[in-house]
Parts: sequence; structure tokens; C-alpha cells
Amino acid sequence: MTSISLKGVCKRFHSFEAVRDVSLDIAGGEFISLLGPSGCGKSTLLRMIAGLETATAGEIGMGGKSIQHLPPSERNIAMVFQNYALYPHKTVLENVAFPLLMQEPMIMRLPWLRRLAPGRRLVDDQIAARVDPVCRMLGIDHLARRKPAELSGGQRQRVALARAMVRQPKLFLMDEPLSNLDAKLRATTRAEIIDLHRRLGVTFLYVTHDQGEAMTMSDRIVLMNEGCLQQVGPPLELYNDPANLFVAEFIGLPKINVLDLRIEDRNAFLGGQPIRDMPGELDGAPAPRKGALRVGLRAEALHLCPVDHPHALRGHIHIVEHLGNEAILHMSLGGEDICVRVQPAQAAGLSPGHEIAVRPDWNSALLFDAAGSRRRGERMRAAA
Ligand SMILES: Nc1ncnc2c1ncn2[C@@H]1O[C@H](COP(=O)(O)OP(=O)(O)OP(=O)(O)O)[C@@H](O)[C@H]1O
Repeated sequence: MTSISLKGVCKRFHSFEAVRDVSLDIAGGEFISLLGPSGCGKSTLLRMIAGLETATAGEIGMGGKSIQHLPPSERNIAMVFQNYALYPHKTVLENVAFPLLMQEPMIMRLPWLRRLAPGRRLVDDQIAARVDPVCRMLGIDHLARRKPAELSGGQRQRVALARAMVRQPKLFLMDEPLSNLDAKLRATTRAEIIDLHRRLGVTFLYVTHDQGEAMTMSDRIVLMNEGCLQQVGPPLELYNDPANLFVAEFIGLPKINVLDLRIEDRNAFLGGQPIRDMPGELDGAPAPRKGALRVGLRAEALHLCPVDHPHALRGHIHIVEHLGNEAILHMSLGGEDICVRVQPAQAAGLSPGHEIAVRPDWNSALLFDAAGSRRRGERMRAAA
């Protein structure tokens, strides 16, 4: 199993810094998602590991050895792209066998010369011995004679995966491989990739901008923004313990509620409404006595309560989303739109325009300063 190490890796395109000082250690066999908004540098980082781009600075190692001097073909890495990059004129079988054929001498690669080549049958048998089990494993063996145009999106995706697998690479790099599939197919193919990773046991590096995909597939998520690492950790760590406001807002659906917290003369206001039940500690630190901060509360950290409750924060519903197993209430609170996750029974009878009230679960409140840095575990006498 192959580990990857990145030390101070940078990539500059003219004066633009696409990747800035990225250091990261990936253990052999891990499933890592590179997650972040469009243009944050995910693909560039992947392409540098594959050898398709050269790092401007820093070191890239694989299995404890530097690979920067190696051309892509010698890195033993398989890459699966968003557009599958299949050869349209070749059959499924020929597409899958192609990387193995390319490792053979020239005489074996040219169709009209191949017939004359000595040992052709042996090579064919050896290639078939590698291709057939992979096609069976991915359930595409019955499509062997079809051309890519005669396949569905999910089938094409599996052919691309099979072609990557036959080389028995040490590392799989995948760049948004599911983005051309519809929602249902994306869910099944996602499960297939997780299963594939479990069965092969090799290192997977998977680029996506879909936080749901990263949350469900990865051992660890690497979240990037503007070329920089924001946080690296298991999915639930990023959800429950985000390093900053960017991470808190990028991970989780619906997006975390972020409200202004203002404290003056021991009086606290959340989203402009007075709060009287704020505990002495917030987010692992003593609550501030004055100043302005931002409080992050996930949709499940707000609980419905009676409108006349002494600690209620009141607002009006503007959308009710019934999702079957739960409902999301969108309400306005002091001019800010927030989301509240409730049981379907709690949402029954609620509609836009209704006045409702919520109480925050202060134990799961996250605190950020005006610049978006997390204010956890610090002593905060004055935040202003
Ligand atoms: N060859 C290039 N020349 C100049 N700029 C480039 C080049 N390749 C990428 N960039 C820029 O570098 C930044 C990072 O691009 P990259 O493709 O790595 O982003 P990404 O996070 O993968 O985005 P997406 O999710 O949209 O694919 C972008 O601003 C892009 O325009």
C-alpha cells in the first residue's frame, strides 16, 4: 500500500498562485477526498501528483521516495477523469485492454502487424487473464463488444474504472468521476467506488466539489479554498469541529446557521433578539462579556419551543421543506434566514407566515470572530 507525502507544494500559473504551500501525508490504503469550491486548486494538486503538471516549489513523494523526476507513465498511478476519455472507435474490451497493450512491443500494438507477431497468442491470453476478471468484477463483461456510444453514462464510467484497474496501480486518482451521471446513478456508482476501494485496498485520491460525496466516501477530507488547505480530517470532525467559518459553511446540508452575537453590559443579543439563557461557557471557552462575534448553529441545534417561552427566539416561517424522514423549516430571525431541522410530525400544520420560536442548543454552538476564525478554547475577556 502506497503512502503519499506532499511538502510545501506550490503551483504558480504566471503570477497566479493556484496551489499554495500544501503539506499533507496520506497513509497507504486511505480514501481521501479533495474537496472545495470551483477553482480552489483541487485538480491542479491531483495533476501534480500524476505528473501532468510540475510543482513550482515543494516536494512530492510516493512510498517514501520522491517522484518528481518520474514521467507520468512511470509513477504507477491510474487516473479517472470526469469525461471518461474512452476511445470511441474501440470496443469496451479494447478500451480496457489498451493500457496493457501499450506496455507491449510496437509489433504487438499495430493491428496489421500483430497478426504476424510471434507469441501473439500468449500475449493475448495474458492480457485476457488480467482484463476478464476486472470486467466481471465491474459487471461489464456482457458489454465487451460494444462501443462507448452504445453504453449508458454509468456503464461508460465503469469501463473507465476497469481500464484504470487493469494496470494494478498503486494509487487511484479520480477527478470528479461522477459529475456526468444523474442523481440516482451517482448514488449507486458512489457505492460501487467505495466497495472497489475496500476490495482493492489501494490508496484513492478523489476530487469533488460535492460535500455530500466527500462526507459519505472518505476516510479523511482535505478541504481547500483559494489554493490553501483549510482543514484535513475525518468527515465528522469537519462537521462537528470545523477549523473556521469557511469549513463550517462548506460542510453540511442545509448550510450551518450563522448569527450575530452581540454582548453589551451583560446583555446578550442573538440575531438582534435578547437571550437570557446563554451559559457561562461557549464552544469550550468562557463566554465573552462584551463584543461582537458570530455564532454557528447547525439546523439540528435549534429546537422548536412555545412562542411564549421566556427564552424563545421568535420568527416567521417562509418555506417548509418536507423531505419525508424529516422537514426543514426556513424562518427569518432578526433579518437573517435560518434553517431548523424538525421531525415530520412537528412540521405538520406549519406553513409560510406562521410565527414559530426556537431555542439554541448552546452545547453545540460554534463561535467565530469577525474574520471567520474559530474562537474555541481561548480565554475571551473582550471580543471587541
Ligand atoms: N494551465 C493553466 N493556466 C492558468 N491558470 C490555470 C491553469 N490551470 C488551472 N488554472 C487556474 O488555477 C486555478 C485552480 O484550477 P483547478 O482546475 O485546480 O481548480 P479546481 O478546484 O479543480 O476547480 P473545478 O472544481 O472547477 O475543476 C483556477 O483559477 C484555474 O483557472
